[in-house]
Amino acid sequence: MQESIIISFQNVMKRYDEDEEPVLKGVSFDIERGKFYTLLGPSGCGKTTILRLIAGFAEPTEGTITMEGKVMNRIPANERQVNTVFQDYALFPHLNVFENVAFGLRVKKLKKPVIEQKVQEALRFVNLAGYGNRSVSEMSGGQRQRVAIARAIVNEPQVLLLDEPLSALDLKLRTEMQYILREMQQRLGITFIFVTHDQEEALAMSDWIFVMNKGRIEQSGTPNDIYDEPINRYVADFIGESNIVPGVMIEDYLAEFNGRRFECVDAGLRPNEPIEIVIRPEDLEIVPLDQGKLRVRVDSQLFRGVHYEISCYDESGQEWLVHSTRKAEVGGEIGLYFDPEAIHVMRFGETEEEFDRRLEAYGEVEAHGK
Ligand SMILES: Nc1ncnc2c1ncn2[C@@H]1O[C@H](COP(=O)(O)OP(=O)(O)OP(=O)(O)O)[C@@H](O)[C@H]1O
Repeated sequence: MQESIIISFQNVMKRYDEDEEPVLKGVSFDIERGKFYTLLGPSGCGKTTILRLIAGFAEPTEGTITMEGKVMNRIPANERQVNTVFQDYALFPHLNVFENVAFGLRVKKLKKPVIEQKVQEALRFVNLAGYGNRSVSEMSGGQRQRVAIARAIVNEPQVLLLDEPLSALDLKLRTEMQYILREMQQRLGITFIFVTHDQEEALAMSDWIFVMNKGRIEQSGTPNDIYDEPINRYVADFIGESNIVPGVMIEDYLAEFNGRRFECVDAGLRPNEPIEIVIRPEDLEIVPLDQGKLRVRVDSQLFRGVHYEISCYDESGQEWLVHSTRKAEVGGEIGLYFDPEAIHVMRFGETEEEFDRRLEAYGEVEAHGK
């Protein structure tokens, strides 16, 4: 076992109800110490179930969960070095801020001065020094969430699980809390496993993202990997907006779509293989008609503050979404230019394992100079 791995799932299956489909269908991953992980996916894909299995609130039906190399499948929650922060804060409304944070320490029967010192330290950490005597009912949503975080970190867990902790906050506060959480994780150096269905939040905060779909991990990687190299349409669609166009591989570095050939950099696909091409809206540049790789007619345009969101159609009826700081004329024709590097090619319906194998095999071919 690698020293740095703190949690490992091996082929974990979870079924709540015997006659229903499993909620997790064979999930495997490793969690390293001190990093910020995010489980990202739509409602019902099994994110919270993974947290419950880590916390010990549920047991796997099949497979193995290990923590620091020790099998944890049947170990109760109170024997795990894990704490959870929930979406609804789950604070005690009749206790003040100090007592909410002190709760776990009192259960552990620590001495009074130790509790006092640890609680004050945790409150300072979340920027709530001096708020100990406040009633939690007087606090704002963001402050309550910080109390909930202080209550979790005061126990000095090795792993902090955060189940959609920001979803009850308004947009501005949410963004502020994203910075605070990220910074807090880096200062504490403990492992965070964060659950969200918001892809922007996941991209902004994480070292590593697991994109989930119906009880499976569809793709895992750094935010850059997942944004720039989605392995299939599901991930590309879920992570930001994309233009996804069917096509066919002609040869290395050359793909065909909409009846035309375009240079691309993705490799390891064979000639004639059916592919899907992903071009992000911000990678399409508006240029004069004669300089464009595509010729499109502008259908609609929305001003989004930092850019215009422009919807266009080419002569084949394919829609192209463009994010541009330049304004276009609705109804007019424009050229669209993109770099070969901006085209990402996916094999139709490929799984993550197949994708990894393909790239590995391609790397070997390159290394042997063939
Ligand atoms: N205790 C339970 N008993 C039976 N079914 C459950 C239980 N908990 C969750 N489920 C079901 O398991 C599936 C996955 O739920 P889970 O909460 O893990 O998903 P999620 O991705 O976290 O979704 P959400 O964002 O809506 O919480 C859902 O269909 C849910 O109804």
